[in-house]
Amino acid sequence: MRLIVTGASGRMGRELIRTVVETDGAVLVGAIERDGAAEIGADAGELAGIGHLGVPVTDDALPVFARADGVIDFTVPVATVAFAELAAQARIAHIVGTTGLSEDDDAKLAAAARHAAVVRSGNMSLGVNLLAALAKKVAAALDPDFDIEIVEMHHRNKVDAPSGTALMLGEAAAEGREVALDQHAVWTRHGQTGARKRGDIGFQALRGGTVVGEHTVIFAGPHERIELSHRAEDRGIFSRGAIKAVLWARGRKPGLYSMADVLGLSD
Ligand SMILES: NC(=O)C1=CN([C@@H]2O[C@H](COP(=O)(O)OP(=O)(O)OC[C@H]3O[C@@H](n4cnc5c(N)ncnc54)[C@H](OP(=O)(O)O)[C@@H]3O)[C@@H](O)[C@H]2O)C=CC1
Ligand SMILES: O=C(O)C1=N[C@H](C(=O)O)C[C@H](O)C1
Repeated sequence: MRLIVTGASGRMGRELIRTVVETDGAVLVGAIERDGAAEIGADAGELAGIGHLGVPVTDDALPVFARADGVIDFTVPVATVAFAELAAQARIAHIVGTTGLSEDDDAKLAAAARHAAVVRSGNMSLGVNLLAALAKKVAAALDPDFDIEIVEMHHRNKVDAPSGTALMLGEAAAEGREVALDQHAVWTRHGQTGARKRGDIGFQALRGGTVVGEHTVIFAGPHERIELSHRAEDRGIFSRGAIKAVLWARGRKPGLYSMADVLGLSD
């Protein structure tokens, strides 16, 4: 499968280049960076620390999309929306790892998914997708006497909060409780907040150092507490999930899919 990696010089971009090259049946045909990035013209393999691949990093996406079967995209929301349009025009699979998309961006992604298979997840790892399935089950089993709090920690360079994963876990818990997350989410607390409301789903985002990604869903009940946690130790868990997704999406009918669909964890 002929693949493009966008955001080629980013933390995930470099990881993805390495993973594509080591995957049987996948070949890197394009590496895209933003207009004017310092890495334009550099060799993608050298950028990823695996030696020369003969794939220069480019900011000219159109010709690259024309010769690919899939694009793996971990960039920024504005770029992801633009790549979604290109992938839809080229009718190629689009794997979206980018987080921090607005409702308007989500609508544009859904529109693109009418023409191509789009797999989108705030976290492409097997572990977190299992964690989400467990959080949904536990939330369904417990009544709202158990307060749900979601705590995440990431490296100091992360630009969005709460993380896409925390949102995904919040959605899973809300689904388990059969409520809408936006009606129960508490995004931050400061000052005289008043007592916690029954049924709130709270979020806390910590930032610091080089933490790859840590998430805990806490169910705090009367005199007992359940905690479900995942700790990412290496970005390879995300890139291997993304490759699994793009191979799965090849030839699939247009639509917006999740990692749970790819991993067979959907209800
Ligand atoms: N779903 C998942 O499993 C995971 C998701 N993520 C998400 O992936 C995204 C990227 O994370 P990370 O790699 O750490 O971030 P980085 O900032 O390291 O990488 C993003 C890259 O995208 C580039 N970029 C920006 N605009 C464009 C554009 N228009 N065209 C092409 N490239 C562009 C950036 O370039 P420049 O810096 O020059 O602007 C940068 O190189 C984040 O949203 C993060 O939350 C991360 C890990 C796992
Ligand atoms: O920005 C990151 O680094 C990560 N982003 C994703 C998120 O927002 O949840 C996934 C992972 O936790 C790393």
